[in-house]
Amino acid sequence: TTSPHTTYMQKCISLAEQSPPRPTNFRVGAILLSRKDGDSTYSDDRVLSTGYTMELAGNTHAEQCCFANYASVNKVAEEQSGRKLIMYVSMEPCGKRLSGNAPCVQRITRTRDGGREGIHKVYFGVKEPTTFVGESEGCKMLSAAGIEWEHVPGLEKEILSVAVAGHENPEEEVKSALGKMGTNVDDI
Ligand SMILES: Nc1nc(=O)c(N)c(NC[C@H](O)[C@H](O)[C@H](O)COP(=O)(O)O)[nH]1
Ligand SMILES: [Zn+2]
Repeated sequence: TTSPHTTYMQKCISLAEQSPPRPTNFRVGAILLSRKDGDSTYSDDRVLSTGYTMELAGNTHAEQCCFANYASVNKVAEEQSGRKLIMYVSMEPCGKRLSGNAPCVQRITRTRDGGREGIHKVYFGVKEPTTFVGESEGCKMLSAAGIEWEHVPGLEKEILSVAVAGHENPEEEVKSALGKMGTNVDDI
């Protein structure tokens, strides 16, 4: 049986496949859910919203759309007591965007504004490749903000292939990104 994390990551890939291929970003999918404390089988998970790159108008990221889709139905991503807000995203949240728009790590940490608990943990399937911003800082920035994160292994090739579909040399880019991860996969 595949782990629940892998199942959510596969759903993120399906979301990412709906994103219009562009040479200027990655196609990514994200899921926001509420998880009951201590529910080890995650059987009581409640999916609050989903999002994918460019789903909403403008140069939008998957995580950004996830929050916007949730906020359009609810005030803020509020967690009920005894539950935690969790985000699954196929790629490490961005710490920097070439466009200069607010990076998703900032959007994730801002869910804690006003003393709210906000996002408790982020699961992602692959480290951001160096294509646009060089060595990614997303994980470090999440840790610095006290937000837990975890790499869900096993779907890197699928995630990267979808992510770079609109790029110049997608196969090359996937190969080189996998190669880089191969060397330091344990300290992703
Ligand atoms: N986690 C994540 N979710 C996304 O939906 C997405 N598109 C990226 N992509 C990261 C990449 O670093 C930026 O796409 C480039 O830096 C260009 O920046 P813009 O997207 O134009 O703001 N990363
Ligand atoms: Zn982003």
